[in-house]
Amino acid sequence: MSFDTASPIAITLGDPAGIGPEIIAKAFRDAGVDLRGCFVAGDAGILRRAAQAIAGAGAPALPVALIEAASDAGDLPPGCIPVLQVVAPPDGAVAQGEISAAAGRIAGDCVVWAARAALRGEIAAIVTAPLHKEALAAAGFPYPGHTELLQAEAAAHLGRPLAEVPVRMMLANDELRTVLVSIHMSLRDAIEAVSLDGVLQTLRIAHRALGAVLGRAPRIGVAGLNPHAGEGGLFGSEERDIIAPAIAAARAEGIDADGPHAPDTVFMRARAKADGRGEFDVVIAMYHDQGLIPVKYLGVEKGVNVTLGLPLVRTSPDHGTAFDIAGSGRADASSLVEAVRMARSLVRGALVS
Ligand SMILES: NC(=O)C1=CN([C@@H]2O[C@H](COP(=O)(O)OP(=O)(O)OC[C@H]3O[C@@H](n4cnc5c(N)ncnc54)[C@H](O)[C@@H]3O)[C@@H](O)[C@H]2O)C=CC1
Ligand SMILES: NCC(=O)COP(=O)(O)O
Repeated sequence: MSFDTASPIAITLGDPAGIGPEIIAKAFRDAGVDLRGCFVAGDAGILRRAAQAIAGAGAPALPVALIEAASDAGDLPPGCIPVLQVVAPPDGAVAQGEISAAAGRIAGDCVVWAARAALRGEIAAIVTAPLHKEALAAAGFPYPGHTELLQAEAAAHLGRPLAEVPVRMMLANDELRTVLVSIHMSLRDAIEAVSLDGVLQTLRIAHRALGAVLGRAPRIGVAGLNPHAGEGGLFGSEERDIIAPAIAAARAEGIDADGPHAPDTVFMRARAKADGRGEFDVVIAMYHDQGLIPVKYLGVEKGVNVTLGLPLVRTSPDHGTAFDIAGSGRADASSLVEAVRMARSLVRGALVS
């Protein structure tokens, strides 16, 4: 595998109370070839603890190698965890499996550091280990998740209002992709957020981003909001009044959008079959759980979260902080490794807006 050592990839630490540091240590230990040229934007002490957790008490653990600059990441041989210390070391050990403002602060600060480094062009991409949204909020970050924080950093960097840097969440695995109209909000608010502009903007972002990846116009299936996509108006009017007009407007722009389709069947139609591709390259979901449940259900170890619309590449595993198993060394690092692979291929395909 070839990679550009002058363009390292930063893996942000995630919430130190969760499984983020452990899956990072495991990925460096078990997928060293995939991880070459990557480094951790985080804290060396937390990574040492994670490396010990996966090795087991008293067993030799993968060493942590402190680097002084992102550009040093490519010089290190496999068999260690390169860490750039981008936050002040915590005063004491961070308790695992607990929400805390201190842990949220560390997690958020690592992401801010990485976002700014990527926007300055010092790193090729960001792969974010999971953070806990309540901890992030407790630390005073005014963003519900990475996606919104990165959007704000990008807008500030570009000197533009947030509305001029629209972003969308995509979750993808080998069989299915979905892009969401809205992300982190209550279901009640998400229903209100289904607007003609919001659906059309989602279609444009998905068309542009996936077109760059696939090298052709993606076939986009659009889910309805209501059961059976409204069943001809019997179960709701959003399909007729909002979603269908947005699809028509997108088609007039040359976007291959189709729908609105019944939400309970559109994902199975889009899913790649054993003998070839599915009916759609991507499904536009009207809200977070409509899109994420089908993708996550195919396996937490396979999905990758990609933020579309940013002027930088950001990927992430599809799972969260898993406080219930943090510190046990049991967490599966596959989704993180997939996120690194996906970031690398997006860097090659220049999937940035
Ligand atoms: N990219 C990110 O930063 C993400 C953050 N989150 C946040 O994580 C926190 C916890 O979310 P939950 O809903 O509990 O979901 P979760 O994904 O953390 O955990 C759900 C279940 O899956 C298991 N699990 C998750 N990842 C695993 C792995 N790598 N290996 C083995 N088992 C694994 C957990 O043990 C748990 O039983 C929330 O604050 C949520 O917002 C959730 C998704 C993504
Ligand atoms: N369910 C995915 C999720 O909540 C991740 O959000 P983000 O931190 O990537 O914005």
